[in-house]
Amino acid sequence: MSQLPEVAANPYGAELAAAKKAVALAARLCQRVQRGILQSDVQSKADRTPVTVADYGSQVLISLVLKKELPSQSFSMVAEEDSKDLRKDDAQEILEHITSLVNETIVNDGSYNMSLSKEDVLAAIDGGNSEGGPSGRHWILDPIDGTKGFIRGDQYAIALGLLDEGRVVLGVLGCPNLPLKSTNMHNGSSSGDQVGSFFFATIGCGARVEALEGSEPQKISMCSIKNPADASFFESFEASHSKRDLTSSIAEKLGVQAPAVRMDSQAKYGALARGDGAIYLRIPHKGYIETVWDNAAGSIVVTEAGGMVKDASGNDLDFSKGRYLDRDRGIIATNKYLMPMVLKAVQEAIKEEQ
Ligand SMILES: Nc1ncnc2c1ncn2[C@@H]1O[C@H](COP(=O)(O)O)[C@@H](OP(=O)(O)O)[C@H]1O
Ligand SMILES: [Mg+2]
Ligand SMILES: [Mg+2]
Ligand SMILES: [Mg+2]
Repeated sequence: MSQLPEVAANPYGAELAAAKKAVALAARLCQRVQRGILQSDVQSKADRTPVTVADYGSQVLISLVLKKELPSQSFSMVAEEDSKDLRKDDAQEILEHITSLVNETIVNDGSYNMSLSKEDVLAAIDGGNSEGGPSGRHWILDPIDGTKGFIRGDQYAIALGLLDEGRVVLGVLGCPNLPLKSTNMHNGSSSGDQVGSFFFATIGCGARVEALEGSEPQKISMCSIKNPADASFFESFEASHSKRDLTSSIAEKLGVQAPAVRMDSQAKYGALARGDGAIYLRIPHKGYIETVWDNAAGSIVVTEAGGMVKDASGNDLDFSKGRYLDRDRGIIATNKYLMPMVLKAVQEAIKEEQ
């Protein structure tokens, strides 16, 4: 991996290199499985097995690569998946499948000379069972974020963050289906039609994007729109993940003209960070509590690109409380000019709803 001056001088440079390597390898496994799903007939598309295999496989590879690349560091990871279901008698075929997929991905990559047993796979998955918290270092992993998008053949992300003494200090987002070229000319990128965006950020060092297949990293920044009428906003593709009556009333209050851009996964945070849109509204239905792995990597990519990420009350997100975020009333990401207006509109809309 090329040592850019900013990476060499980066206090989390070694962790960043390891995290990028881990996410890139997991992305290869996910891409292979997604191609298989899309080629299969309709009947097996409705079967959840392929996505399950990819979720677990991605988590195994990431936990493995981080341990291999950072052998002297103690390892703690808060990850979405656990091995409980895979330990059941009727899951042995799936476990076999995951094990061969992981081993084939390792062989094709060629960086490591090893072969995992089914027990190794289960142990690697359970490497993600940490509770996180305010002290020490914890990796935060969503091995496939946007599972529903993954099945549809749409956007998904492999999202890896690092928490250090309660703060997110690093984030890597692999977005295999997100075009590298910004859909907005704000950042003036001209990378042709290449698909696969790889976002990464470390605290105090800015946010960057490169091609998932490898290219010169480019620094990214949020759009600098000051008038909400010129803004466009992102929200979940899945209606069940977002209160659309609330987001449309917020957009109306702000005078937003453009229709909502609906996209699965933390690819939204990446797209926002490079200026593809101006606002991301994540307002779940009442009672839903956000997990840390759905937001950690994405939020540092946005803040390092000069953006802000707040909850509906205007507080910073607190990733130090364990596996869940402490809030249940929404997440707002936008630039510093728009944040006060967006927060005001969000709070008014929530109040009117009650
Ligand atoms: N009812 C709900 N409300 C809000 N988010 C939900 C939800 N059900 C699931 N999610 C989360 O939303 C994530 C996807 O976000 P998005 O809507 O931005 O694509 C899912 O991640 P996974 O796909 O990793 O399970 C899941 O954790
Ligand atoms: Mg997720
Ligand atoms: Mg997931
Ligand atoms: Mg999930």
